[in-house]
Order: sequence, then structure tokens, then C-alpha cells
Amino acid sequence: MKGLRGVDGSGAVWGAVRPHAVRLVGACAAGAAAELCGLGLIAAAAWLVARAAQRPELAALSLAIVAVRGFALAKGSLRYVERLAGHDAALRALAELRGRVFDALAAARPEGRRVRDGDALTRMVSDVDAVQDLLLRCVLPAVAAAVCAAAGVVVCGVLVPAAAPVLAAGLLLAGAVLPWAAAVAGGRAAARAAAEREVLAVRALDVLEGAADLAVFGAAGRFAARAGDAAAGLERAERSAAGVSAMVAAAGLVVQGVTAAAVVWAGLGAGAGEVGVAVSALTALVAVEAVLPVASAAQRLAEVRPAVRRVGAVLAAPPPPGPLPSASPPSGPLEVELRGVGVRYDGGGVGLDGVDLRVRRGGRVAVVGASGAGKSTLLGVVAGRVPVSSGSVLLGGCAAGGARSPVRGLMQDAYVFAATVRENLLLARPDAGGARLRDAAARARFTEVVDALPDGWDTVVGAGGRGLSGGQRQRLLLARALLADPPVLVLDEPAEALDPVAADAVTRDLLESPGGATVLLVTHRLAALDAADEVVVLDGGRVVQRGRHDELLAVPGAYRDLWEAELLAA
Ligand SMILES: Nc1ncnc2c1ncn2[C@@H]1O[C@H](COP(=O)(O)OP(=O)(O)OP(=O)(O)O)[C@@H](O)[C@H]1O
Repeated sequence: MKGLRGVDGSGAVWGAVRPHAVRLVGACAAGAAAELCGLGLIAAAAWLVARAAQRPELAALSLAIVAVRGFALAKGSLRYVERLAGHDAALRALAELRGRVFDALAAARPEGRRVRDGDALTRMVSDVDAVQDLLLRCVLPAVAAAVCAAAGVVVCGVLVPAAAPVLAAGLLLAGAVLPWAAAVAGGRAAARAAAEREVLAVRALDVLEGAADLAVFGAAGRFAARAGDAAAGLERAERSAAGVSAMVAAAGLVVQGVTAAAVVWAGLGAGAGEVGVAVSALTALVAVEAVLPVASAAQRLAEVRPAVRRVGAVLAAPPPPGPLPSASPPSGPLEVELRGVGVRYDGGGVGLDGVDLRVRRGGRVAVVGASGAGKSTLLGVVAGRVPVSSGSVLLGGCAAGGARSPVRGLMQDAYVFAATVRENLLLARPDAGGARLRDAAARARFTEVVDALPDGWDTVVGAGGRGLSGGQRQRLLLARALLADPPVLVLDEPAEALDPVAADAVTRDLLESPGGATVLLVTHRLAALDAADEVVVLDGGRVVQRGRHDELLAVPGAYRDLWEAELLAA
């Protein structure tokens, strides 16, 4: 158990294992006892054979005969108990750990959210599974090996004192030097294989997800070849990892044989009796054999160490600052305030640069600007999905963020689930009645889409279901956002993929509808923005203009340029 704590970041992991420590200790004890029985079996059998060769009375052998049978039966039974108790403890600990990790992820601060991306989440699942290996393939064999090695030296010391240091040296070689070499070489090989596996995953995903585009541009063969190269790289790395394992196993056998031979040599040199030497030699064989799994345990430890460290980091992350918002978001609109908000992305990209913005309760604000101006980043910050690098975001006077944010809406990466249309909408508000559902659909111009679907509200859409056109999908997502009816509604291009007339009608409706949420709406089309309380113009992550639509048109500036470009395009 101490070994478990010794792995970086495993303090928090140990917290999940501790409730099941008694079972784990039981498994360790059973494992160690099974190894001791194996040792006793060989020692007793060796003594029996050597002594029988001297033709003593049968009575002199009867105890050894019983001991051989007893050790043989006990070894098998104890090994079974060890497997049962070990897996039971490991699986219970894993279930506990999984719960803790997902709780920690759910409560993660916005800056910790990167781990919630699909790829990172998948990795986290296998990281948690790696803890099972840490317990079953590292801790258990190490404990059993330590006990068996100590017993072997004691037995040897009692029978042939001169051979005990020789056995101890062999055990040190097999139990410390070999594992160290295996961990270093195996760790390097495993790291290389992990890097190659990641490259292969990325390239395979490119080929699968981009299949249509690759076919159109005639690049499918080239990309498939790249994925093939990555697969070959992974094969090479895995071969070299397997080579390290094979070399470690071979070296272990050599150490075992040499140790047994050296014990015999030391025993004979010291003038010990034949029986004692024979028993010592076989004891040495068994003791070293019990220690050999430590080398593969060390190799595995080097592989699971980064995984345990990552899990530990997730569990050790401090809880979100301040009290969590109440379970159900407050009803009624909330004021939104950004104070000097800056966002810097990894790689140095500036999302926002010192944005101050205050939207009154129930206010309707349109956010516009050229592509890359920072509009989606602004909505992401309000929704708590994008961490701020400087400044603060207040919702109704409280710090934004947390698992139960009062902000809902339609973001650019919104997802249509493989479920019925009704279920896709009810995701936003499971208790919504039919009238509310129809009202949200009507406002999003989604009713006519539902009417045209073969099974209406019960049509299965999304992956594995009926495909929706871009415009239909957008209306479904907008209807879902409107059904949520949150205190703060953020809408990123809600009318994208609709024809200009429908887009303007939807935008106007969203900005004009009475009551309801405080609304922040990002749009590229300006025609309906006379309905907004205020228009905020972003450029390079900064607010460069703000005011009502007609006020902004009256002065030269970015907004008038955008407006003229829209008129020209029309
Ligand atoms: N995940 C990201 N990583 C790095 N840089 C990013 C990321 N997301 C956005 N950016 C950068 O931040 C800036 C603002 O991006 P944002 O998506 O907020 O602009 P936008 O105004 O919504 O653009 P668009 O109208 O094209 O959607 C851009 O320069 C963009 O390249």
C-alpha cells in the first residue's frame, strides 16, 4: 500500500482505495501465503526425495509426505482466494474511483473543462481502468514476492547458512535491479507506443470523419497511406516494447538458474550435507521465481504511472470558488456584466481583449463583427464554457460558471442526439408540456419541419436516425434553446442556414418577444437589429462601437461598413 502512495498524484487515488483496504490486505495476505506454500511444497518435496534416497524408515518420511500434500492443496486454494479477494477489492475501488472522478469532472472549474472534451474523457476512462492494473499487477505481486523472498532466505539460512547471502544477492538482482531496468526500458518503449497510438488515432479519425471531403478532393488514398504509416509506426513501437518484455523474462530465467547454481556451489563449498544443499537449491529456484513477476510489475507501473498521475490531478483539483448556484436556476431574467474580460487561447490567440459590457435584466443585445472578432468567445465566456484569462463575469451580481449555470442557449457546436425530435427538445426541459413544446417550436419556425417528418414528433433523428438539412437542424436546436427558457439566453447565429427572409423574421422575433430572458444574440445579418435594445460591435476582441441600430448607422464606423456590405450583397 505504501508503494501505491509512492506513485505521484496517487494520494487522491488512495482515498478511493482506502475503504476497500481490508479486502486488499486480505488478498495480499492470501497471495503471500500461496507463495509461501509453493516454497514449502518445493522444500518439503526436495527434502522428501533426497531423504528417501537414503532409505530411512517410512515413519521418518510420513510428516514430509503429509506436508507436501498439505502445501499443494493450500497453494491452489490460497491462490484462488487471492484472485477472488484481489479482483473484488480492485473492482470495488474502481467503482468508487470512477464515481469520484466523474463528480470531480462535473464540478470542474471552466479552466478544467478541457478534460471534458470527448477525446480527453475517453482517455480519462482508460486512466481510471489503469488503477486496476496498479492494484492487481503491481501491488499484489510485489507484496507476495517480498514475503516469499524473505522466507526463502530464512529457510536457506537455517539449512545452509553460507548459501543465504548468495540467495539474497540473486533475489536483489531479480527483485530490484531487473525491475529497475525493466521500468526504464519498458517505460521508454511504452511512451513511444503511446505517442504512435495517438498519431494513429488522429489520422484514422481524419480518414473516417473526413471521408466525404477526401473523396471529393481525390485525397482519400493519400490520407489512408498516412494512416497506414502511423499503423506501421505503432507496430514497430509495440514490437520493441514486446522485445523489452522478452529480454526481461529471459534475463530473469538466467538470474534464477545462476542463483540456484551459486547456492549449490556455496553449500558444497561450505561442506553442507547433500539434503540441505538440495533443499536450498530448490528453495532458491522457487524464491527467485516468486520475485520475477516484480520486473513485469515495475514495467507495468512505469506504464500506468502517468495515468494515475492524471487521475490524481483531476481528483485533487480544488472545488469551484464560492457557493454553487442553487439546484434550479433562479427564475426571471438576470443582469449580465463583463468587467475587463480578456481571453487568451492556448497558442496565443486573443479571443477577447478587455471587454466591459453590461446588459440589464431582460435586455436584448445583438453582438456583431467580422469573422474572428470574438463574438462566439463572448457568448462562451457568459455561458461559462470559455475560461477568462483576466477580468470577471457576473450574472445577477454573482460570479458566472459552475455546473448549474443559469445560462442556456444555442452554441455553434450544439448537437442533435440520436433520439426522437420530442426527446431532443425535452432535453432542455424534461417536464415541459405539449403546449410549451409547440410554442418553442413555433417561435423557431420548427413546426412546419415537424409536420413534414414521417412520424412527426416521434421521428428519430441524429446519428442513426433521419438526417436533417442544415436549416432544419438549426431550427430544432433553436427550439430546444427557447424551450429551456433560462434567465440568460445566449444564441450564436440562431438563424444561420435559414434563407435571409426567414432569418430576419426569426431574429426580429427573438429580439422583440416580450418578457423572458436576458438575450445575447450573435448574428451576421443586421437587417432585423432595429429590434435590439443595443448592438455591440466587436473587432479584434474589443468593443469598438455600441448603441442602437439607427444611432450606429448615423455615424461612420465598423457597423455602417458591415451594413453597407450587407446591402451590397443583397
Ligand atoms: N479554441 C480556440 N483556440 C484558439 N484560438 C481560438 C479558439 N477559438 C477561437 N479562437 C480565436 O479567437 C478569435 C475569436 O474567435 P471567435 O470564434 O470568438 O470569433 P467569431 O467572431 O465568433 O468568429 P466567426 O464569426 O467566424 O464565428 C479568433 O482569432 C479565433 O481564431
